[in-house]
Amino acid sequence: MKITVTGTGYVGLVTGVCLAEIGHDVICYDIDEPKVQMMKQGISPIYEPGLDELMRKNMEQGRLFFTADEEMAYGQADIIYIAVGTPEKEDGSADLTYVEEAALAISRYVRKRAIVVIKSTVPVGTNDRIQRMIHEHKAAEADITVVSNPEFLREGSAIYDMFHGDRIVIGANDPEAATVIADINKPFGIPIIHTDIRSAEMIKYAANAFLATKISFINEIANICEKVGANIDDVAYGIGQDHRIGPHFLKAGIGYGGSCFPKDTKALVQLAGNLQYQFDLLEAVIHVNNKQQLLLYTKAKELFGSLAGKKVAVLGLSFKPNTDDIREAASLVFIHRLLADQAQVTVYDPIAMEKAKAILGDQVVYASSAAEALCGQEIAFIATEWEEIKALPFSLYVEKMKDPVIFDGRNCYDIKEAERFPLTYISIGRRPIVQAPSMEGSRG
Ligand SMILES: NC(=O)c1ccc[n+]([C@@H]2O[C@H](COP(=O)([O-])OP(=O)(O)OC[C@H]3O[C@@H](n4cnc5c(N)ncnc54)[C@H](O)[C@@H]3O)[C@@H](O)[C@H]2O)c1
Ligand SMILES: O=c1ccn([C@@H]2O[C@H](COP(=O)(O)OP(=O)(O)O[C@H]3O[C@H](CO)[C@@H](O)[C@H](O)[C@H]3O)[C@@H](O)[C@H]2O)c(=O)[nH]1
Repeated sequence: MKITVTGTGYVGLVTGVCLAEIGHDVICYDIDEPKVQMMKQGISPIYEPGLDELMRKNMEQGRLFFTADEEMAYGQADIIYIAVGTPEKEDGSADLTYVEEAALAISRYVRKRAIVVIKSTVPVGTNDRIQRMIHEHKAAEADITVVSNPEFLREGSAIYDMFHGDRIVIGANDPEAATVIADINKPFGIPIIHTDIRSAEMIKYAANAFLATKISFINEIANICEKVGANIDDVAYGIGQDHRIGPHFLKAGIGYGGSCFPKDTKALVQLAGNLQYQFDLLEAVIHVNNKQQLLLYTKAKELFGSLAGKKVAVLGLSFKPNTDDIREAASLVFIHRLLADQAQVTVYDPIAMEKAKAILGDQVVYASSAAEALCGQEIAFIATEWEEIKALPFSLYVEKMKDPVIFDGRNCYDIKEAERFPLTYISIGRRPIVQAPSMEGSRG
């Protein structure tokens, strides 16, 4: 089977590389020519642990190719995965322009039997619409079936997830096409769930909406913990031991970011709204998250009154550790507020600095290490729980900063340890430690 993967972003490139790794012949196609040139040289355009090595291995073994040529991508393909972006439109609904462009290009070049697998996250009904679109535009001799195969990988552990995912969902109205796609995936050794197309599309949105709900729920509980003097870490552990609740996705913090939860929750609210159904619960989840992303900033305003002229370090910029992705990162949300308040901001991230520069430009100072970022600062905000940031000792904050005040958005450190140092340490859902000399008396 000749497989083409269209779109070489976080999902497409990882899918292409992993399909090659389990033995398939794969061509990855992208309209972005410079990106294709990079990949042809064995360089991944995204940071994803293990991806570069696996990519180069499969290129060397002759199973993985890259092209920016549509005819080469689609002309001979038996299976075509669409993994292009489906970003958010202004009204919150999903922008399907790239999926439609890919479908039209496929219609132009395919001249035989082929299966188009939609991996991009698309609103319910899109697969059917793309199937109709292809049928209207395809060559007479082409026989093309569309299958839905939503992706559940997480950035930062994408390769691991491809080989250890909980399930593979295949939504098809054509049983023969469903069997072909199931056979392609068999070597991954992951349970396969067969559904109709619309249920597969809905599973993807429902899964992300549920996970986002868990996060907003635990963040609300954390905010109440602060008020009643309980500790969110203990509370999350205590409820997570109930197997009906489970221990995952109960980490309180400054909310969910990334390219998926924010856009997919809004798209589902919009999808329901278009059908005259108001998704009250998910609207609340989104509202809670918007507040939570600003929580550190709100706490800093409460403590200092004005932040004008304050020297602030931000540690961690990516929306989660082990990725260079800063799409919808909480860090950017509060950095924009800090800048509007005329704070002087210095940032550091182990991997995401280049991507941050493209957005923040010269409005902030870029440090080459966490220690450098902390030098001479009055306030430190922690936005991402990178291992490197979790490993920083409180002694470093004390050594580098002036009367350190740390706002930790990811509960990276032990509050008992914080008590041993002359600093103020404010985290999420836990009692504040207020010990920096300048803060004494300002907060109990
Ligand atoms: N990022 C994730 O963790 C993740 C996980 C599961 C599902 N998804 C979904 O998968 C889809 C892709 O997400 P992503 O994060 O990989 O996107 P991305 O923005 O990282 O990459 C998309 C790629 O598609 C290319 N592209 C756009 N139009 C094209 C066309 N007509 N032909 C060929 N290439 C084209 C772009 O140049 C880009 O390289 C989205 O629908 C997303 O919601 C993403
Ligand atoms: O307990 C938790 C878990 C996550 N997060 C935050 O939630 C966001 C998303 O994290 P995660 O889900 O690990 O990363 P993604 O790569 O965005 O993956 C999600 O979105 C993908 C795109 O749809 C799906 O494929 C995955 O299954 C789904 O987990 C990040 O900002 C995390 O900091 C928390 O605040 N608390």
